[in-house]
Amino acid sequence: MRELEWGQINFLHTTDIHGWLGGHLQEPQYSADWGDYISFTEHMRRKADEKGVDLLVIDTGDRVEGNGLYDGSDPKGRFTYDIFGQQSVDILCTGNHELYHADSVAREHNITVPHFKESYIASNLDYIEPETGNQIPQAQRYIKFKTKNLGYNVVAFGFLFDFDRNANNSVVIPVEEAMKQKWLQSAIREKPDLFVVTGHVGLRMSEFEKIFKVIRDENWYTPIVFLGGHAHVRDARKFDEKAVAIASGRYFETIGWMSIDGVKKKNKDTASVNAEVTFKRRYIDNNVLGLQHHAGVDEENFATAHGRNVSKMITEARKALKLDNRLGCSPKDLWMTRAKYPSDSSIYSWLENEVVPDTVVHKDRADKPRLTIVNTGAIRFDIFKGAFTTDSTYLISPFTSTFNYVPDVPYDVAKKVLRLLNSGGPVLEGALNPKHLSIPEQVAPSPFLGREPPHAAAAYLRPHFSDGEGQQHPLVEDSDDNYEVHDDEPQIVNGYTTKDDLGDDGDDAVHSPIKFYSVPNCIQAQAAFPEAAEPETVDLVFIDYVQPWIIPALKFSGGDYESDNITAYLNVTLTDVIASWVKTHWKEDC
Ligand SMILES: Nc1ccn([C@@H]2O[C@H](COP(=O)(O)O)[C@@H](O)[C@H]2O)c(=O)n1
Repeated sequence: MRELEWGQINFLHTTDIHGWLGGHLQEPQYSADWGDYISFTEHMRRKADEKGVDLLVIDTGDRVEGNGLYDGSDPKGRFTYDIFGQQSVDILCTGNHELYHADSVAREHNITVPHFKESYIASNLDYIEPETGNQIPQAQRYIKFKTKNLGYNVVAFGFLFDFDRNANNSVVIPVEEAMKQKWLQSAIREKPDLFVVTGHVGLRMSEFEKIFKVIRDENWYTPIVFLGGHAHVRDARKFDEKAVAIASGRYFETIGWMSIDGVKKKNKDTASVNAEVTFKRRYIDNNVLGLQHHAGVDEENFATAHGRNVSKMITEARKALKLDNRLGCSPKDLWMTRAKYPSDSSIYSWLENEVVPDTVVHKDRADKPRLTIVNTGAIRFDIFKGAFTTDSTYLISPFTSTFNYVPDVPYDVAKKVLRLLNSGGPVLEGALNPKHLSIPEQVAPSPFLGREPPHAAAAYLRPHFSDGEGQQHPLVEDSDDNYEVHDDEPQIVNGYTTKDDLGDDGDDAVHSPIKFYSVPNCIQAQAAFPEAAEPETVDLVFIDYVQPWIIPALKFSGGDYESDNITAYLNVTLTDVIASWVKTHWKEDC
């Protein structure tokens, strides 16, 4: 176990929780719940006080969509806002998932923002008030505060990347535009001891670079800590010797730890000095044993009264939502990126060959040949062998997108669409770059993605993949094939083996690496095709998230279509489709 290294100012960071406040019920190494995290932070705050240093608890958005605890209630989040709100959070901001739907934008405005009045920041996000139509900041643009124990002056921001699929009761101000606004120009001249830039922004996206440059131009020596997210990865990026960013994974698998030392207090009368600053980071696997270890508390004394109460709230909510209701039993594991696509172990091959052809069918057009396109980003999690529950349907695909289509498209035209969506090219650029249809890890990838280091101990229990002829390649290299497993050495479980700008020692637990295979932007299911020859025309069906790409792709493929040619095909979600398929095909007991 690698220890947490404390500094003068320390951060605990969550991001992209996507409703997983109940932890991972099928993966013990990520099984701590939000109540356990509350107990942990209580111990860590006490530790900080004992050491005379500071601790800040941060969340950088995408708290919603992706787990039955949020998506399984009506209205969505009936239990999760209250559960999340039990944590004392020092700085939080909004993610893109809070903004896809007008009702979740409003819930954020009416529940989370007032609950975290002092700590919620919306540096580039506005809300449109329904009563007046007025455009107002979703929350304060930035905050200034003095840290509790060491009395450092901090200026903190909370940004969202330049997201453009937000509901129309919200306005995302592009980061470049926000940089020119008066409030920001005065905030960067506040001369704090430390800037904290939180943001729902991937570390390898351009937004943090822009913010870094603007702050740094005005503050040559002031340390800047960035806490980001969105890409669902563990990562750290160094902007310069005094500016480092951390991203803390996804789905409450990871609690990020960042500490900073060497922060100098500014004296109003003297210019700031060029002192050495050090940053340390750790990615904590979110399980109770690890949390007890880092908090230095034994099992008996770990759960605090508040933490225990929140765990109880979660259990009761899951029960009320009947999330453990079994729909069927999966006969095997199906992977998003741990298996090649196409292959028998790929969740995408399963969807393409079995689920979609069978279930995405309009009863009046069932005999028409059809191609059905689904973006790979619509799938959010793996399926594990065993019980498949109501909760599983939301873990795999929580979105409310339904299916639309263009009828009777010449097959010669329709068959080119998938290739375009998967290869991009000059027709599909900028906001229409089809990489945005893919999984978060691939949109603005870390240069280290899939190049996690083969740790000395990492060869044990290595997942085995056969070397087929598919076009996918593992992104984790096999560099220690001759490693022998010895009986007397500890067993290491599969998990993150992160490499980032600060090195390869970020994970708190040493794991055996998991292979990562890249996936295409979209997959396509084919159904009702004639046996003898190619069809003349097909229905081009697609999940509606892909709609902005369909007409441009059809045009480039030689089809003269406009948006008017698109109509509703089936008013069901991928969640519904998967649930109904599982109920009829996975009936065996487990
Ligand atoms: N209705 C939706 C919303 C999003 N997606 C996919 O998710 C990706 C974004 O995920 P983050 O968690 O990183 O925000 C996006 O690129 C889409 O691929 C979707 O399919 N449907």
